[in-house]
Amino acid sequence: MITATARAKVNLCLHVTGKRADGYHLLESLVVFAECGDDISVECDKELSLEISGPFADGTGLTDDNLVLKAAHLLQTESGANLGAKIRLVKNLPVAAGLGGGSADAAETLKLLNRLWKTGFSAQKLADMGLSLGADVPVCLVGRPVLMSGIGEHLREIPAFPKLYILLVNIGVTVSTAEVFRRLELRARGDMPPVDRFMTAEDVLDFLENTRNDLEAPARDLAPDIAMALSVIGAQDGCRLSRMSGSGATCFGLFETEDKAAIAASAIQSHYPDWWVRACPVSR
Ligand SMILES: C[C@](O)(CO)[C@H](O)COP(=O)(O)OP(=O)(O)OC[C@H]1O[C@@H](n2ccc(N)nc2=O)[C@H](O)[C@@H]1O
Ligand SMILES: Nc1ncnc2c1ncn2[C@@H]1O[C@H](COP(=O)(O)OP(=O)(O)OP(=O)(O)O)[C@@H](O)[C@H]1O
Repeated sequence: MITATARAKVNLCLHVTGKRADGYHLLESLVVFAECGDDISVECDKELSLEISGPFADGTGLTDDNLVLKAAHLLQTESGANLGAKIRLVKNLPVAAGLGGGSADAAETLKLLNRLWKTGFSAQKLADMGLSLGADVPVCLVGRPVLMSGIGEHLREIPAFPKLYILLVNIGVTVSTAEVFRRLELRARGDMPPVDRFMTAEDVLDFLENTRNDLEAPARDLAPDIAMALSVIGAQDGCRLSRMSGSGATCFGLFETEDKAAIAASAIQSHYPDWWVRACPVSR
């Protein structure tokens, strides 16, 4: 059996720069991953099967709509062999939450089955397959700090990244990515500043000061409580930035120390027991 964690994707900033003829939006985003996520395991079996457990298991189906099964079928088709596997998914991340949980699951499934089945696809081929499953799958295949552009197919890895801690807060409201993009008013809002080197936490925070998430306003129209989550996070001692991730509704806070992030997480969780709250390091 081989296992992996499909970690939560966080868009530290997200600028929408245009729209393609097919309706997909062009983006620029600094993407990182938090050290928490869904657990996936695969082992050889005659048939292909998926078992889902965990706190958010109900949000995803066992049908071909599940991105884990979609990824497995795609790998079967591309390899031309009807290979089997027993796949287990422990769904720890909220669904349709802006954390790319489904995309991270698909990415890890592609990598795990490529190893289990010895199909030998290159990283580029897996990224191409991933893009056909979802715009966030290629970045999730990388799993560390990346500058993403296009609709998610152009990726530039950030060679070094400082220690930072992230607080994730989900208010329990799901928003549809397609609906958030549909509500976005396309207009020039200013380019993302060039990325030089992120040697210190201050470098990252200075860069982020001149950035934004363009999907925050349309997501807030759909889920006004996002504003409350942002102000609660921003009020925590040591929080250097609070913002929404992806198409929402999960919001995050950035901290320089692990203890301040953990104290903020337990304070928020005790005030809002129904919210999903996690504090963890940013993957480097
Ligand atoms: C918002 C982000 O999470 C930022 O990382 C991604 O751009 C979304 O990635 P994703 O959830 O994998 O998105 P997909 O499943 O490919 O697309 C869902 C829907 O969102 C819209 N969509 C998505 C990505 C994009 N660049 N432009 C779009 O307009 C499209 O209507 C699409 O039908
Ligand atoms: N394994 C899976 N985990 C989560 N969602 C899945 C999965 N398979 C299919 N889905 C479907 O995909 C949709 C998007 O789920 P996901 O959790 O990836 O969204 P998201 O976090 O908003 O993504 P993004 O950050 O890319 O906008 C949901 O509507 C869900 O039903």
